[in-house]
Amino acid sequence: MEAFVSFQAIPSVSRLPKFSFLKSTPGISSLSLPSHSSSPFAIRAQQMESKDGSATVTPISEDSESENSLEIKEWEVGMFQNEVAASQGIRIRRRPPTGAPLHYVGPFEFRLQNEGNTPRNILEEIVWHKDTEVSQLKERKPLSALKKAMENAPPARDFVGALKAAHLRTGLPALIAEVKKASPSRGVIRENFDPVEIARAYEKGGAACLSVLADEKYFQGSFENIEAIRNAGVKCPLLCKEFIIDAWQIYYARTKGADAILLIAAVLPDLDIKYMTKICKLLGLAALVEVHDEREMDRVLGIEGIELIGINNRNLETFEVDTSNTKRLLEGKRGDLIHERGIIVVGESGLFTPDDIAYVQEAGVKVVLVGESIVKQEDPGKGIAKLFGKDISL
Ligand SMILES: O=C(O)c1ccccc1NCC(=O)[C@H](O)[C@H](O)COP(=O)(O)O
Repeated sequence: MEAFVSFQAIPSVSRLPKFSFLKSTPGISSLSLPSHSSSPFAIRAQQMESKDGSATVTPISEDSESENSLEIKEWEVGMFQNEVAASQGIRIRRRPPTGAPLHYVGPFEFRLQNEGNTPRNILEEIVWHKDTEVSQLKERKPLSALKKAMENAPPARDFVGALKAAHLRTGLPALIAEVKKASPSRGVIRENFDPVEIARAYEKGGAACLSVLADEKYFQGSFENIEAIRNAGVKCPLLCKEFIIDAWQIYYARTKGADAILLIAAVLPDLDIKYMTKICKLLGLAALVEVHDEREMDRVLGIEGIELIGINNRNLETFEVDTSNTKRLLEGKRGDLIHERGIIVVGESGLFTPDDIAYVQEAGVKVVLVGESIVKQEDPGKGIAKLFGKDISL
């Protein structure tokens, strides 16, 4: 199967310079710019500011000219990504708003958009870190290498099918049990952390699918944990719980044996979600698209072909958990639309008791994603029975 897609669509912002490929656009690994770009921002000279504030313009060589244009184009693309995202109500910026490169001679307004380099919240910090991490990983393992590795990956399993079957079997929300060692809000949740042992206990306890944290820095997870669980013969399909900002990560997840990935609407503009869900379809992966509020829910409902929507009760900016978020987002027309389209809703975060499960089920969820309350039990399998108030493995 030819699983690689080339990215065609670029957000149509009137001021967007016309590039052949954009390096920072999802899935694009090479930047190809005409050497004498007709872009309105084409740079023909290096502009430096002298001590007295006057500008000096020095001619630059062909080589440094193309290096400079590359740096400037990347910066411009970053600015436009933030601009497109902001126009959709996305507050998370993809990377720090560094000032324009010194030699930038583009519109003045862009040079003014530097708000400082401090992330505004934990999600933004994670995303900025991820941006650097993924760029480095991509250099070590380009897409062509992932394509080869994918040939040896175990086949993708039916994540959505497993959830539907479990819900039908028990009449309760199907469980995606999270293999989670630590989190920014809780610190270390489980000291003696053996991902395979936990995965086996979850499977035995009746979980339909597992969610495995891949992020190392903030959650002490890893892609290797996904691989180890898959290779250990655990049958529950696996969600790669990662902060995806680049299509490269989806291919990487597949090479490690993932069956599903997470797309966070608070981070990804609509076009990225559309593009990434298409890639998932090609690779046989399910996409769980996560929302936190009405605005994100409406954006996601505006995208065709979404099968799984996760409502996160945790505000990823403040860490506050409120299960009534699930209820609020499923009320009225939104709930009707979701029902008509047969979209499966996953209630996520902050679920600790049978009452919590009953509350979100009543609100309309058919699946729950649970980490802390079960992973911290000595036997996480028994933790599942405690959470549901009964043994759901039977
Ligand atoms: O859990 C966090 O502290 C966190 C912080 C920032 C971004 C994401 C975060 N968690 C991811 C999740 O959504 C949860 O791991 C998942 O829903 C399970 O939640 P819980 O049952 O409350 O452990």
